[in-house]
Amino acid sequence: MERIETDILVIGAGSGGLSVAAGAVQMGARVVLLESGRMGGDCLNYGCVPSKALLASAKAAHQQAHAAAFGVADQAPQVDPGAVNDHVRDVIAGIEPHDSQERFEELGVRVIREHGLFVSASEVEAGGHVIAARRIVLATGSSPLVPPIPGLDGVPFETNETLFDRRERPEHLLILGGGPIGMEMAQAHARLGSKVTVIEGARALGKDDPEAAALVLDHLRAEGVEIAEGAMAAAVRGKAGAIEIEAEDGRTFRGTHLLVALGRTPNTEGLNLEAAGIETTKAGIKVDAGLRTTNRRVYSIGDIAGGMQFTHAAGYQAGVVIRSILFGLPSKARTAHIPWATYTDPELAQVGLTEAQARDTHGDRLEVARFDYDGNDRARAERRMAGFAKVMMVRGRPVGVTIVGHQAGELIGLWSLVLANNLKMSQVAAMVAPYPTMGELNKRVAGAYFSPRLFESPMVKRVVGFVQRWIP
Ligand SMILES: Cc1cc2nc3c(=O)[nH]c(=O)nc-3n(C[C@H](O)[C@H](O)[C@H](O)COP(=O)(O)OP(=O)(O)OC[C@H]3O[C@@H](n4cnc5c(N)ncnc54)[C@H](O)[C@@H]3O)c2cc1C
Ligand SMILES: NC(=O)c1ccc[n+]([C@@H]2O[C@H](COP(=O)([O-])OP(=O)(O)OC[C@H]3O[C@@H](n4cnc5c(N)ncnc54)[C@H](O)[C@@H]3O)[C@@H](O)[C@H]2O)c1
Repeated sequence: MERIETDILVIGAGSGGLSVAAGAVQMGARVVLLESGRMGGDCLNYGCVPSKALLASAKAAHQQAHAAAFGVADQAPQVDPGAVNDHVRDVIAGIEPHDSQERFEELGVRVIREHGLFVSASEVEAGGHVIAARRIVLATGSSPLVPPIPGLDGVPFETNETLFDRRERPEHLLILGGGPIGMEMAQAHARLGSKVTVIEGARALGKDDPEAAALVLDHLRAEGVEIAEGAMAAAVRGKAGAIEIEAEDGRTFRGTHLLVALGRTPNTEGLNLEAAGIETTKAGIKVDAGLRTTNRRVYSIGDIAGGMQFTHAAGYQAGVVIRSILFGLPSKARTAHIPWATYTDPELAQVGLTEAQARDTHGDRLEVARFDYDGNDRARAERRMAGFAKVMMVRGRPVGVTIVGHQAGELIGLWSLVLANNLKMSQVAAMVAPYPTMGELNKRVAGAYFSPRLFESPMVKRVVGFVQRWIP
């Protein structure tokens, strides 16, 4: 057994762990990194990257079939599922070197490709090594949740860990769960030629603003995706090629293939957390505001920490723990400025409070400014007029923003800046966006807030009248 002493041990080389390892080693700390699976974790191998690559193929097919409005003849796309998979693999391969063992070793990180488990409060065993670390960062991520629905274990099904290896088109894909994974994959598969049925127990895209979610669902339905809401799966039957799902209310759905997208479960198993006095909750590792676990030497970030489960959230949390570990500075993880986006077409993006949450929190003090996509000239040129941006404000300061429509995920970034720095709407109004861009929407929604104050104010009219009488 080799004994290694280090400043920081990172367990898990995914979005969170890699960010900590790269940041800490480049600032002079000794870092050991453990990874039992593929470098890059879920996002690169089974999550964000392959799903967005697949959506890009789907978009290419859709555009080919819907070009007539631009004066270019529609063409039925000839989709080659094997070539689509080659594209997905090629996109992953292009990003892989950035997350690779070689790159991290060049940076000075000791990378050990083994499963880690705690043997004491400050020691972890991995393969033939015992690593004693002053600080440990637990970033082991999450796995697909497969609930014990009767019959599910008797039929073949895909999860995000197997879906992106497929090289054939499923004829009729049933998707259990209408969250972001379910809806992104529903549209991708439908546009690539599969029939798709989403079976959702509550409301599809239920974590988002209902009006914005409805706009996305309307588009997906118009493209042929069947979305059954309020359909809690109670039983699964059948065999490969003929799968049947029965909902609690008796509705049944039949298809040839099944994707389970029912949420995530934290990777807490097999870590021997008890040996280190690390407590868990249902959502994952129990952490305080500074992302410290119940063992003060150990921090936890990313999906396993049970908060917002996004790559950029894990990256942000990495910065918080680096500050605390390397500089001993008090550091708290905030969530109000962390956006999320669902990359359906149209996209759906949120930062801070939704309108309903803002009303609950702020009551009558809440003001909502809204601007619709059809007032944006670029959206008109691109024929992408469906959508809106709405900004929830309290005393002129945004507390939440919802954007649904073309490029909503790009447009939300500005509002993270606004919320991170507690900026006022007047500061957004001061920005000048190039014409004609989708980015003008962000300025126009600020304009929608100020226009009534300027154009409908008797006081402003009186002042202007007065000045006009007196200036030569
Ligand atoms: C289909 C899908 C699409 C997604 N799309 C997006 C998106 O568009 N945008 C976005 O922001 N987020 C997206 N996400 C979420 C994103 O992938 C996760 O939030 C992110 O990967 C979490 O990073 P992490 O570091 O916590 O975990 P991971 O990236 O999963 O990394 C954890 C790593 O730890 C390793 N590990 C586990 N246990 C041990 C152990 N005991 N010892 C050693 N190693 C261990 C695992 O092998 C894994 O590599 C998506 C997720 C899915 C499933
Ligand atoms: N664009 C992105 O950023 C992106 C994309 C994909 C995934 N992700 C991350 O991955 C996480 C997991 O995504 P997800 O879509 O698997 O989970 P989710 O928890 O968001 O959605 C799961 C859905 O399944 C439904 N459900 C639960 N049990 C059911 C049953 N028995 N029958 C029918 N429906 C049932 C729930 O009501 C819920 O709507 C997300 O929360 C997000 O953090 C992010």
